[in-house]
This record gives sequence, structure tokens and C-alpha cells, in this order.
Amino acid sequence: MPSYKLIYFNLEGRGEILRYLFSYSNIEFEDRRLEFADWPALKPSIPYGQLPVVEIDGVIFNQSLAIGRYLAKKAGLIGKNDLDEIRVDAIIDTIDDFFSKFPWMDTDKAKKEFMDKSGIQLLAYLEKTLGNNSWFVGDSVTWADFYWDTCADCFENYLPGFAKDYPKLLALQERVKAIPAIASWIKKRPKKTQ
Ligand SMILES: N[C@@H](CCC(=O)N[C@@H](CS)C(=O)NCC(=O)O)C(=O)O
Repeated sequence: MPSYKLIYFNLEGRGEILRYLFSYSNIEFEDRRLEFADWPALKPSIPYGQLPVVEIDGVIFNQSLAIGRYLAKKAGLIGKNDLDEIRVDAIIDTIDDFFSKFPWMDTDKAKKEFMDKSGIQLLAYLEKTLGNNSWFVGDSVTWADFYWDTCADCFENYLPGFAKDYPKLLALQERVKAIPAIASWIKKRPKKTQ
């Protein structure tokens, strides 16, 4: 088994999907959490100067979703056939587009305006995609369900109640959090700092 070290800040953010995937697969990993003050010194040595990265047997890999896909593939979470893989990736990329544009550092008013404008489109798309099914794609969990849960937790943190009118999406988060390996990770992970 290779050795894995996840390097990210001391928050959930873009690192949490990787922690979910490691936990779901029962893969041991070092969960290295940087203090913001230590980041400027480390940044020049990181490919593209952004986190998260994962060191696999000492080699650094960047881009959370590229690493996520590698782990999800090992875990059998990418979809059961080629077309389901497109569906899974499309959901993840759509959530990620939104995550990238979200005005994290802006005022509450700006966040609310962004959510009112673009968030409705995302939430309506996701709810329609989910329909009355238990999982976004096919009849079993994929990492698209995980990604929704980890990103939704981040949005909720900055904009409480952002998905309150989308009970099916909230129920999906509960289902993800009830998966034993995820429940056990959530129980033992450090307390939220973001
Ligand atoms: N697409 C990249 C985005 C990475 C990214 O934006 N990382 C942020 C934290 S979430 C970062 O490293 N910020 C510090 C910096 O850019 O110096 C990924 O998914 O890994």
C-alpha cells in the first residue's frame, strides 16, 4: 500500500472530499493541516502554489478533483459505466464551478446576492438530477454525492440555510453522512475552524 500524505489548511474546504475518500476506502493517510502563517514559506515548493496536494510515496500531486478521481476510482465510486462516469463528472464539475466563483471573502450581502442569482440555478439543477432517487447517479453512492455534501457544508457555513428549500438535497447529505465510514470520520475529524 503506498503512503499518503494530504496537505491542506486546517479546514474542510477543498480538502474534505479527499478525507472522505480516504476514509471510505479505509486508506490510512497523514492529514497534515497547515497554519495559514506557515503557508507563504511552503507555497513556492508546491506545484502551482495551491492546496490541497497529496504526496503519494513522496511524490506530490495537485488539483483536488484529479486526486479525488484517482481515489474514487480505487473505491468504485466513479459510476458503473462510461455514461454514468460522465454524469458523475458533470455534477462534480458543476458544483466545482460554483465553488470556485463563490465570493468566500466578500460581505454577507455579496454572498447572499450570489446565492440568490447563481445558487438557485445550481440547486435546481442538482435537485432535478437527483429526482426521487437516493443518489445522484445510478442506484448506489458515487463521489458526486460526497462532493455535494462536502461543498454544501462549506456553503452552509458561510450562508446558513442556503439549501433550506431543497429538502431532497438536504436528505442526500444526511444519507452520505450516515455511511458508516463517513460517520466515523466525521466523529473523529478536528472541529470546524472555517
Ligand atoms: N482547482 C484547485 C483549486 C485550489 C485552490 O484554490 N486552493 C486554495 C485553497 S482552497 C489555495 O491554495 N489558496 C492559497 C493560495 O492560492 O495561495 C483544486 O481544486 O485543487
